[in-house]
Amino acid sequence: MAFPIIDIKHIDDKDCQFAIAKEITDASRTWGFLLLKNHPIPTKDIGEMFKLSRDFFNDVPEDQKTRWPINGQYVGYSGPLSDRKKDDKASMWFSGKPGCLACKEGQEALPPYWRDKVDRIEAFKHICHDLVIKLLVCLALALDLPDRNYFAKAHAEDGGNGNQFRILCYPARSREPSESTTRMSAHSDSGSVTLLFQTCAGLEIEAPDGKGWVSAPHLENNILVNLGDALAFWSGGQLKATKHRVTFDGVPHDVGRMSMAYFGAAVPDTRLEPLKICGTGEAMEQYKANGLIIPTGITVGEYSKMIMAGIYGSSVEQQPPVANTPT
Ligand SMILES: O=C(O)CCC(=O)C(=O)O
Ligand SMILES: [Fe+2]
Repeated sequence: MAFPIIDIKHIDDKDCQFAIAKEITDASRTWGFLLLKNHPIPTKDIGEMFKLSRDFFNDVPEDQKTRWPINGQYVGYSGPLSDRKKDDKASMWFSGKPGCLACKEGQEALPPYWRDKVDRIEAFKHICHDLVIKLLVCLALALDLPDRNYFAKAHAEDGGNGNQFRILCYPARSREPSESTTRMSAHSDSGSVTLLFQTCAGLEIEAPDGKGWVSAPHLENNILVNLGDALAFWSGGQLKATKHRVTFDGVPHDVGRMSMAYFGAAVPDTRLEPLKICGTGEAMEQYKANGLIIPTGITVGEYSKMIMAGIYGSSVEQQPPVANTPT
């Protein structure tokens, strides 16, 4: 089964939408991953975000990053070997609803480098959100839900602070890593739809038959998309949240890599119940993701908190939103 590469140039054209929706949904059922070709996010904007990201990770001294650690609103920095105490990568999180990075608390939670750049981040998050909505409409359409906007309506951009944007840097190392570390531990994403932008290949995903790992292809200017646990559970398991990881075999220790992820999630108070129309009912009672059983009725916000606590420890919740006084 070939890795799905889907051309969405005509996604807004009424005559083509259903065929595209079906391709996206078929790929979401089998692989849980797909590559989007001819998508609406300008190459220039992606390049600009990567440039800001590269300058931050390469040029800002580590102590000008670690003083603004990821907080309970999921804004801030997470340095090498912080995630699950074993992932050798650094990342910067920009979560929250539109406008929240420009407000006082948002500004104070960010390393100074980012404070005059929040408009660009907000603008990028916004175009990512638009694309996530288009994909959610396609999924509802091809799953034959009575309302094609059913998922989209639950993902209002300003409906809560669930949407997260994260930039990542896997640094090149001069020495062999220790056995106990990896680049990014195997996981599935917690939300609905993730858009992944990458400078090079290196992501490994669980094969559709569950037997082993395959390398996700990297095609210049294409976006890799994957689905999260919340949507997989909600769809009664029809859509798949596939595990993925980055290893030192895929990205050798002396090679650097950068990526960016936009995690589209439903409004945090959305209650997750498998849709009856999507079938499978009882099978979902033991739906397990990232080592946790997802109980019916849990909210998207509660589930996301559980996952973030698994990565960062519950102390992140206690981090005051204002981690530092501005310098
Ligand atoms: O770096 C990548 O390509 C993947 C990032 C990822 O899976 C995540 O941030 O959840
Ligand atoms: Fe992920």
